[in-house]
Amino acid sequence: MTNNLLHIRNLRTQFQTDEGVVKAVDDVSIRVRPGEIVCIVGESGCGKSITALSVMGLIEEPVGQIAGGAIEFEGQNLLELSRNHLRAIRGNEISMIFQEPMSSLNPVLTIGEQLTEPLMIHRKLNRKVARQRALELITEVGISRPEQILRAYPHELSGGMLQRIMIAIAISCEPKLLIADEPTTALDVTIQAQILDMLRSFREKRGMSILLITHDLGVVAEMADYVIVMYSGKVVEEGGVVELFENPRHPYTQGLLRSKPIMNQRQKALYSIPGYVPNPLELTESCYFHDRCEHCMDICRDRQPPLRELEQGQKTACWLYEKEAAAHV
Ligand SMILES: Nc1ncnc2c1ncn2[C@@H]1O[C@H](COP(=O)(O)OP(=O)(O)OP(=O)(O)O)[C@@H](O)[C@H]1O
Repeated sequence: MTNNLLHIRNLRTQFQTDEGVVKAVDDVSIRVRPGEIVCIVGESGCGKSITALSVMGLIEEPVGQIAGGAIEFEGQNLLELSRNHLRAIRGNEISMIFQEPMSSLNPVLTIGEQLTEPLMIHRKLNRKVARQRALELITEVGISRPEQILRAYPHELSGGMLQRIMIAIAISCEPKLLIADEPTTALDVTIQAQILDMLRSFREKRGMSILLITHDLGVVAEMADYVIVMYSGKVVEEGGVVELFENPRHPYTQGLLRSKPIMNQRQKALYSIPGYVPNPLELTESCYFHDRCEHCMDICRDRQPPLRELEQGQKTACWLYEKEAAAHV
C-alpha cells in the first residue's frame, strides 16, 4: 500500500512548435500525501502550470503531449484510465482553481447554474437538493446573501468574490485533492490572506490535500508542508518547508529567497537573480542554471546534475553537493 494520494512519476510533457520541441516538464516527480499541502514554486515559464494541467488531463493534443511517466492517483495511473473513468475522477476527486476565475466561469450562466451543475452530474443530486447545497457552499466560502449570489452573473461580482465562487465549485464535490494555480495572484493582499486561510481550513476540516502553485515565497512560507522548486521544466530542489527556508541548498532557491521582501525590514533594493530563464528551445547538456549561478564550475557547463537526496530528506540537483549526496547514499 502506498500512502501517496497523488504520485507524479518522471512526468514528461512537451509541445511541438514550429521552432522545435519544448520540454515544458522534464522528468518531474512529485508526491502529495493525504492532508498535505505541497507548493510548487519557481519563476514564470518553469513548468508549474503544465505540471498541474497534465494532472487534470488538460494538455491539448496534438500540439501538447505527455511523452512519458505516470500520474498515479490513489495508486491508479490516470494516464491509463478510460475517458469515462477519468471524468469521474477529475472535477470530482481532483479539482482545480485557476488564477483568473473569470476565464473559468461561463459569462452567460448564473452562478447558481454553474454551482449546481457539478453537484447534479457528479453527486447525482436533484435540482432542489443541489440548490440547497450551493447556498451552503456560498456561505462556506465567506459570501453573505447567498440567495442573491445564486441569481447573479459572473460580471456582476468582484475578482475576490469570483475566486470564492470558483473555490466553492471546486470543493462542491468534496475532492480529495485540490490543485490551485496562483489562486491569489490577481487579488489584493487582504483578500489573498482570506483565501489562503480558507484553503488551509479545508485541509484542517476536510483533510483535503492541496497542490499549490505559486511564484510567491511568502505564500509558500505560510501554506506549505513540502516545497518543490522548479526551474526550466525540472525539479532543482525539494524538501520540508522549514528545512528549505532555513537551509536552501540550490543556488536558484537561495536566489529566490534573497529576492523575497522581508517583513519589517527596510531594504535598499530588492535582490533579483541575474540573467533570465533559458530559452526552452536552446537547452543543452549543461546545468540549466549555470550561466546565472555565482558558483558555476566546469562540470556545470558540461553535465546536468541529477536530483539527489541530502540530509533530512531534502533533495537538490547541484554539483556543489556531490560529496554530500554521495555520502548520504
Ligand atoms: N501551448 C504551448 N506551446 C508551446 N509551449 C508551451 C505551451 N504551453 C506552455 N508552453 C511552454 O512550457 C513552459 C512551461 O510553461 P508553464 O506555463 O508551465 O510555466 P509556469 O511555471 O506555470 O509559468 P507561469 O507562472 O508564467 O504560468 C514554458 O516554456 C512555456 O512557454
